[in-house]
Amino acid sequence: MIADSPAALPSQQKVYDVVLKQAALVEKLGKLEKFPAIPVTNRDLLEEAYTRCGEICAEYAKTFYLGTLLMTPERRKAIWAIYVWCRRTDELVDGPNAAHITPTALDRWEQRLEDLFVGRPFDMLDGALADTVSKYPVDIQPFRDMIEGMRLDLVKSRYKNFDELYLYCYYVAGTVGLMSVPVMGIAPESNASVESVYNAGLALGIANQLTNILRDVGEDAGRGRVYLPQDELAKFGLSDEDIFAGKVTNKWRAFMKDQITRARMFFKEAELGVMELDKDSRWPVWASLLLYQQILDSIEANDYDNFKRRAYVGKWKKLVSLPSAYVRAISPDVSRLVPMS
Ligand SMILES: CC(C)=CCC/C(C)=C/CC/C(C)=C/CC/C(C)=C/[C@@H]1[C@@H](COP(=O)(O)OP(=O)(O)O)[C@]1(C)CC/C=C(\C)CC/C=C(\C)CCC=C(C)C
Ligand SMILES: Nc1ncnc2c1ncn2[C@@H]1O[C@H](COP(=O)(O)OP(=O)(O)OP(=O)(O)O)[C@@H](O)[C@H]1O
Ligand SMILES: [Mn+2]
Repeated sequence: MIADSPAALPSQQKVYDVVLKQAALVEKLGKLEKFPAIPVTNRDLLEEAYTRCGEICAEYAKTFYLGTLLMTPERRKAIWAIYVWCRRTDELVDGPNAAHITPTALDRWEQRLEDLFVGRPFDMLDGALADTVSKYPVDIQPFRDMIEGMRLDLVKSRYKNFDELYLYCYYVAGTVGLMSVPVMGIAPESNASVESVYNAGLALGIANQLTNILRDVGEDAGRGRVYLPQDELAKFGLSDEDIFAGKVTNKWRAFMKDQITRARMFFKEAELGVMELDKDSRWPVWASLLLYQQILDSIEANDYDNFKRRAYVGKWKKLVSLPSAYVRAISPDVSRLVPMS
């Protein structure tokens, strides 16, 4: 669905406003340095910080890490720094200390974010991100919005409808798309509008998060959380009780088919943007898209049992996806986004 069409959900319109702002900013700033974030004397420390970011990424998410190895060295470091900030933000509400996290702690985390964006990082990992945001036209808003998503997660464990869920997905994952596009870069020869490329990045984040939610239904229920839209469950004659009971029934299969179809629509929307990215960034993004999309296939292969079985993509399948992503990244005949009118 086109985000600014009259049929769009209120959340989609709200998020599209952020997309427009990001696009306008990139057009204005280009690749100009915003401020010298890190004094040159600290170069060694900075390199050490980036290396540490890479190690953390490798430790937490092998597949992401694999994707980053396909990037140019400079972009790889930037994505590692962004990854680590996102991971640390997520850990505040999902990690071992999550029970002690208060809104005040999130406010403090946000203050640290504001500081690093003006070149005053709190620690070395913040320092890596401070350097990254001084080199690429990355805006602070998606970072603030991700923290907002964590605030929401502290107080909300049910979603009335897709509109509510969409906003949550934007906060925790669509934002990652908006943070990544300025690092990946848009191809100089692209005719697509900047906002359409941001929109595709946003769609990839939403698609990943919807997939993540569908994969983790059982795990989330174990924590008392149901991310699935309540009105859609009801439409299929299902409720929270069915989720806590964890039985795969025909009603559940029909519901899941619908949910998977929607997640695939967001992946399709994202695909349109990949060819508009800088040519060196297409392979890692295609690889990432193909790998994550296969989780949906794996849920189907598990006969929709996402209560007790964790859908995953095996090592062999992951490796096979890399050449196929490469072929797509270099083939020019993939449908492209329409240029700005
Ligand atoms: C190339 C590439 C994939 C770059 C992005 C790398 C990056 C900065 C990742 C950060 C991920 C992160 C830690 C986010 C925090 C919030 C969160 C946990 C979101 C979910 C990720 C998966 O985490 P996990 O399964 O570990 O979650 P739990 O264990 O359940 O807590 C998400 C599903 C979101 C991931 C979203 C993306 C990777 C967005 C990708 C979009 C782009 C790279 C834009 C590409 C551009 C175009 C034009 C298509
Ligand atoms: N290529 C990718 N594209 C998008 N998201 C990804 C990708 N790879 C991993 N992720 C996200 O990062 C999360 C962290 O990865 P996770 O630790 O769960 O598994 P992994 O390390 O990628 O895989 P494995 O340990 O099975 O090799 C994944 O659950 C997924 O949400
Ligand atoms: Mn994980």
